[in-house]
Amino acid sequence: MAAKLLKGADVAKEIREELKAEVEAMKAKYGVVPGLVTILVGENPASQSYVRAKQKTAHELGFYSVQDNQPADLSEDKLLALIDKYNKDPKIDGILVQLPLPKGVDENKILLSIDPGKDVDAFHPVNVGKLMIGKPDYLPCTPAGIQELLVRSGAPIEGAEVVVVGRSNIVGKPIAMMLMQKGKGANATVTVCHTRTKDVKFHTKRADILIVAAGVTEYVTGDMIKPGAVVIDVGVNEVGKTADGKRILKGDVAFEAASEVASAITPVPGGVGPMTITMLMKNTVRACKVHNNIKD
Ligand SMILES: NC(=O)C1=CN([C@@H]2O[C@H](COP(=O)(O)OP(=O)(O)OC[C@H]3O[C@@H](n4cnc5c(N)ncnc54)[C@H](OP(=O)(O)O)[C@@H]3O)[C@@H](O)[C@H]2O)C=CC1
Ligand SMILES: Nc1nc(=O)c2c([nH]1)NC[C@@H]1CN(c3ccc(C(=O)N[C@@H](CCC(=O)O)C(=O)O)cc3)C=[N+]21
Ligand SMILES: [Mg+2]
Repeated sequence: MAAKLLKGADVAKEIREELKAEVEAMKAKYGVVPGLVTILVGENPASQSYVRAKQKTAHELGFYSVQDNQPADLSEDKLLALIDKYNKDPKIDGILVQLPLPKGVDENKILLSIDPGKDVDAFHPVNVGKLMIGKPDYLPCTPAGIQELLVRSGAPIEGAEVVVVGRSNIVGKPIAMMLMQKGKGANATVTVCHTRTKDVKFHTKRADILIVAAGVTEYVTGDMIKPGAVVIDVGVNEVGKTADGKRILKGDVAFEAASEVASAITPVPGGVGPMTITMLMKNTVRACKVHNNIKD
């Protein structure tokens, strides 16, 4: 039996259409549009392509959007000054500093310098802390996209055994935190695996919902999945290029084999990735409303 495909790309498109209408209404009624700046330091090709996708989406939704590219050798002080400029810029509602940053730049120090009210990635410790106590202003984009896909898949999350492979600050830790909270689309029992986990398969095999964010191509094989599980593949790994130069992407899950075992699974591409970008837009619309005291 083949698993149901959880098409993030389609869900993301629906949400973007709602956001677009919301932006048009804000513009007509209040004369404001959401402003987003994406700061990219250096020339990492994957980062360039993600940032381009974010800018393109912001543009489509009618945002004021700024793409700020900086050289790889930009000093930490100059980056801090740049962020300070956008913190003070009333046209900017959301600031995204694309990660990873070049070596020599203290990522923590940079994330701390972003105004938490403009932190549409929700990576600032204030926003991380608010998430942890169950009172978030902004949800981190990839975990928010995952949760939305899970809710729409119709799989029960409450009481479910959720296993997350990966404990990064941008995916593994926050999704684990969100799904263990008290509340709707949550109340799960969460286990987190990482490279020091003794027996990853022992855990993944027990998962009703398996979320994989390890960054290892096709790490999860069919035999690691419980029959009927819902599998969320966060991994985006470039495994080569097509003849015309397009990136060939694979996930952290061996898709074909997993589809034979799981009840539902996200494809790569077209699964979590497009949801991430759309949640960034959602956070930026929200930030704009807060900054302009718009209540509807
Ligand atoms: N679709 C989307 O929107 C997004 C996709 N991604 C993709 O998701 C993947 C993960 O990203 P990110 O969280 O930033 O990755 P990181 O490299 O920051 O973290 C990977 C995590 O996986 C764990 N891990 C790695 N190998 C194994 C293994 N063999 N067994 C068990 N655990 C392992 C690591 O453990 P340890 O801590 O012990 O090192 C670490 O916690 C990447 O492919 C990335 O491109 C990321 C963000 C958004
Ligand atoms: N400050 C910051 N915020 C981030 O949210 C952030 C980041 N840094 N650094 C890197 C990761 C990675 N990430 C992705 C977003 C979208 C896709 C995505 O849209 N993927 C498409 C394919 C894209 C393609 O074709 O190249 C898909 O899966 O269908 C992937 C990965 C956000 N990240
Ligand atoms: Mg990382």
